[in-house]
Amino acid sequence: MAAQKLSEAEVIQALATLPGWTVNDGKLYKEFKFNSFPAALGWMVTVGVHAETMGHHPEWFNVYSTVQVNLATHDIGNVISNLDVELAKKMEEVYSS
Ligand SMILES: C[C@H](O)[C@H](O)[C@H]1CNC2=NC(N)=NC(=O)C2=N1
Repeated sequence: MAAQKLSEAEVIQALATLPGWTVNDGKLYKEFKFNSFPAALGWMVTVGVHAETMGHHPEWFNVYSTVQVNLATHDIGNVISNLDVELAKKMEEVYSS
């Protein structure tokens, strides 16, 4: 699916469906907390497989049981696109499963 830049209103609308997500430095941002390093790593692996299938990949930073995520789309100038929202939703789905 082609990446489409979202308008500010569309981003605000998307945030309403994404608990804990904010816009930080022009990217969708959330800090995920887990009970352990294996739990964090397992989530990253599952999300990573989905990201590869989508052809859309997160920026993320892991320290022990915390993963900080930034989502933006570099192909269209590092802005927030529909694919970032889709990936954020997938992250939530895996996190709550
Ligand atoms: C060719 C390849 O599909 C593109 O470079 C994809 C890969 N993953 C990507 N991930 C993100 N976050 N943004 C992109 O623009 C992007 N582009």
